[in-house]
Amino acid sequence: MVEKWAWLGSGVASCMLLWEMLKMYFPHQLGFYVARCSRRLLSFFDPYLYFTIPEFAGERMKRSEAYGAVKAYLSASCSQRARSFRVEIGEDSDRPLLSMGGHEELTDDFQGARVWWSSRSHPVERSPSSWYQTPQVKRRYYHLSFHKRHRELVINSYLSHVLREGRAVTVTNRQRKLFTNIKSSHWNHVPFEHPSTFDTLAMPLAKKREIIGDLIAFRNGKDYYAKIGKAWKRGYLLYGPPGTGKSTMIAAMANFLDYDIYDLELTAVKSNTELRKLFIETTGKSIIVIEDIDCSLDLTSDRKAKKKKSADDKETEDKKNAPPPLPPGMEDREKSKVTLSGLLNFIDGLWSACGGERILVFTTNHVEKLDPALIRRGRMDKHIEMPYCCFEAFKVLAKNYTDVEEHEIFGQIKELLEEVKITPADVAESLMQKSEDKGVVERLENLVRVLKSAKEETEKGVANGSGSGEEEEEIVEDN
Ligand SMILES: Nc1ncnc2c1ncn2[C@@H]1O[C@H](COP(=O)(O)OP(=O)(O)OP(=O)(O)O)[C@@H](O)[C@H]1O
Ligand SMILES: [Mg+2]
Repeated sequence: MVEKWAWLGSGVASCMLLWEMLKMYFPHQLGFYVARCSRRLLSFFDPYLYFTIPEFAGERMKRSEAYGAVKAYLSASCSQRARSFRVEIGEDSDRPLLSMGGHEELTDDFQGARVWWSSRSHPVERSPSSWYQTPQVKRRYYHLSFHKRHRELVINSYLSHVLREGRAVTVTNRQRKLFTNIKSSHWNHVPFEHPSTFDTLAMPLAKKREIIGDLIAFRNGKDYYAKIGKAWKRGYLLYGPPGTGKSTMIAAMANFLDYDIYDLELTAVKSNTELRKLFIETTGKSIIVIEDIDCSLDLTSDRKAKKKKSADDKETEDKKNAPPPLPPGMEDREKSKVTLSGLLNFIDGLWSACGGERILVFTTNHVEKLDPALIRRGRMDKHIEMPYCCFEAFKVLAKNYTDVEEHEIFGQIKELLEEVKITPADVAESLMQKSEDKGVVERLENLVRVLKSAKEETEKGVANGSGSGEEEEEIVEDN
């Protein structure tokens, strides 16, 4: 018996000696080999798989988008199920963002599979060369565990589901922004807080429904656009007289789709290259707006010049070649070298496809002045005429401004609106409450007076032979 123990003792001692010698000659390979064997042994008994999603990733240790999406995804279910939370204020939102507390574990069920999420952190190793004492930094990460029989499901479906849902939550929670490029070659932004919606927008109901349907089809059309091989973007041209609600419609679109707005001031863009740069800086889920496109640049000049060359009449050609005088306040545009082809490229070129889910909106008061190439379908897919105020539109404004849906004066207003061209802006101004003592009836009567005087103006114009009925009426408001 004693002999056996002696043999065992010397055996163990020899093994240890061998181990130390091996460690001395193969310090790295041995540790790695042992770790691998122990992992294999563990995985043989442990049926679970583990994923980590670190907060910072990549060479430059950028904040990982996946981490943000997982955080948003879990914050949605956190508020229902977790018991301890971390509360943060989002970067660009006033809403508190809940995330799971340090020792919390959340279960999630997906297509019959159960997974577990937890938020963890590990200390970052201090650089040995650092001579001063830095505080211990911890890197956070999400830890996902699940049974290995769900491996395919988690990798192929569940993770994409989490990222998709998480991004959607981020979009809903964020404070939407209104960007502009004035006085800078970069976008600056302010919170977008315009209250206009399709409910408050005054226009014929059928037209409104058609536009809403079009926007919904666009928003849900990612797969469709991919199938037909078209970049996921859509162009709208809004045209009509001043005050018919073009800008109001853009705000309603942005509120409906939950998109940001990039209000592009073309006169502030110095070159086509800068225009492209600005485009690349825009994000998805946004509306890029160019207001009053006909005034922004002399976009038709290069095409017209080509046509003029072939004209026979030299005198007329000289006259046409003379640069048109710039409207007051627009002298700056001379500095801009954006050309029509630069703009066409911006709308339709290869770069325009990057990012996807963008709507482009041009507005103009003079659609006839625009180059056909600029507004052809494919660039400006949907042309929307913003009309003068009809009775249907008036009813929306009356409800907005006076809270009245039916009134005996409405009949008179309906008849007058059929004869007079008046913009929704002018109707809204007549209905607006400007002092406490003006009641609803007085405001409606005020509108009737305005409509009657507009009608008289039109009739006078027709009698003098100067009014074709197409000119804008000067509305003299009688308060
Ligand atoms: N269709 C409309 N529905 C609701 N409000 C409207 C409508 N049209 C005009 N308004 C009111 O009139 C004001 C001016 O409208 P808006 O700025 O949208 O006109 P616009 O067509 O963009 O004019 P412009 O061509 O001069 O830019 C808005 O603030 C809004 O209150
Ligand atoms: Mg406008």
